[in-house]
Amino acid sequence: MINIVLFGKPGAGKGTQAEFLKEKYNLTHLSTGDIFRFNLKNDTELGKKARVFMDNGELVPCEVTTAMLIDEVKKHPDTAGFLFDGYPRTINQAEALDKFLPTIGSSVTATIALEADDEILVARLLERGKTSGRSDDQDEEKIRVRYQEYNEKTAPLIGYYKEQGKFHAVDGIGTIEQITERLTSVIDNL
Ligand SMILES: Nc1ncnc2c1ncn2[C@@H]1O[C@H](COP(=O)(O)OP(=O)(O)O)[C@@H](O)[C@H]1O
Repeated sequence: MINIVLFGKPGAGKGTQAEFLKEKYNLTHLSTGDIFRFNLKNDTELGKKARVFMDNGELVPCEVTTAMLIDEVKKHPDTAGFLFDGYPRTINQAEALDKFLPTIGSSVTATIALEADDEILVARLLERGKTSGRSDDQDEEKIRVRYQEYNEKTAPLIGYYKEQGKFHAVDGIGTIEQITERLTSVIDNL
């Protein structure tokens, strides 16, 4: 089983690249953002728990997110592997994943970060907000909160995975195809 964690700031292109990678490597794509948005739209119990945090650009509490993620993983017992997109986003979540995966005989294979400058990313998000209908992409204030959340809570994961020798970074600026190429060359060399 191969488990890839796609890592990057909001707007870095994780979702776009995940679409290509899941096909190429036959992986199950789990985007916590997409799962939350689905639950919000359908006004489920989970959606109700997540809404205020998401609306403010804050992270949803770890216990809620981790329980959801584990449920999703368990729905795919026969998969060739997972492409985690948007999870883990905190050290607590990374530890939870490192505890859970061995219970299904697996582990994180590698973490790959898509890197880009904040200025470019904020511009991308605002552009996406015009068409995606995502309210968290339309408001510069909310975007700023998401970056603050990233810097405080998610950035420490870089050190966490480096210590495990599992951290890889690719330049996230270029055409979609160029970036896919960079990611596949990392994965093919794992
Ligand atoms: N692993 C997570 N832990 C906590 N909250 C999460 C997680 N993944 C997604 N969320 C919530 O969903 C929102 C949107 O997620 P996502 O689409 O991945 O955002 P972005 O485009 O900002 O990377 C986040 O701002 C956060 O509120």
